[in-house]
Amino acid sequence: MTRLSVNINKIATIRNARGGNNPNLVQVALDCERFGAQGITVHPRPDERHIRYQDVLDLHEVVTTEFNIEGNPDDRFIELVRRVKPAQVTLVPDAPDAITSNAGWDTIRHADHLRRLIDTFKADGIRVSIFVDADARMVEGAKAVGTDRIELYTEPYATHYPTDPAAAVVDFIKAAQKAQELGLGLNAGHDLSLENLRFFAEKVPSLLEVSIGHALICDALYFGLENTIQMYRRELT
Ligand SMILES: CC(=O)[C@@H](O)C(O)COP(=O)(O)O
Ligand SMILES: NCC(=O)COP(=O)(O)O
Repeated sequence: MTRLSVNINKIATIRNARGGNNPNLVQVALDCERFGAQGITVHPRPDERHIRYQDVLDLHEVVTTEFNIEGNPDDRFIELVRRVKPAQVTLVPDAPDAITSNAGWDTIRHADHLRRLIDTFKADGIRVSIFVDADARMVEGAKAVGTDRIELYTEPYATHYPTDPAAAVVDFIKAAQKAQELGLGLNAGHDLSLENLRFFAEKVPSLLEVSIGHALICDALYFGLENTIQMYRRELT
């Protein structure tokens, strides 16, 4: 069964719009768990445009499901993750000014850097996942640097799904098979939605976890957070 981790970045975006504490991010995380989320994902960015570094510390105190911290491993991020020791850290190579994550690691070019980081986090007892494109060479590179899991960057799948679902998922199936062959755990995320999730989860083998934020929070505006989380969970069964 594929587990659902709810990314709450967008809740922080709404909160930050007015400078107060409405919605209360910690309460929303607790409610997501109560409504069926099997993990909470946050992606603190250097400009703290949504998740603030203090939020990560506050969430760490209360989250009882899998806490997954995603981000570009700059010094401040590394220090934060090592302090919090979440269940999982997901390393993402995004530029500080990127609107959102837009590519996976080149696991061959950045092998030494990744190996050092992964060794550090693993020595702290933190499971490591690295964000990669659906490319068998990058998956092999990920294995070589010692990560526990990879997270497949699913935006290309989501973009092509409406026109040709079968073609859209082909590279993801191949990358997943490669991960399986190499003994790497498999996560996926970015732009997954109620429209495209079931097909992805049915076709891609050994998918352990999806992290979903943007579409899920948008759906919650119409269906409510509790219904929406249940609807996403149903797509994964
Ligand atoms: C790593 C990843 O895939 C991102 O989707 C993510 O965590 C979302 O970040 P934003 O909410 O800042 O767009
Ligand atoms: N790792 C992907 C994630 O956490 C959420 O991505 P999105 O659903 O906001 O695109």
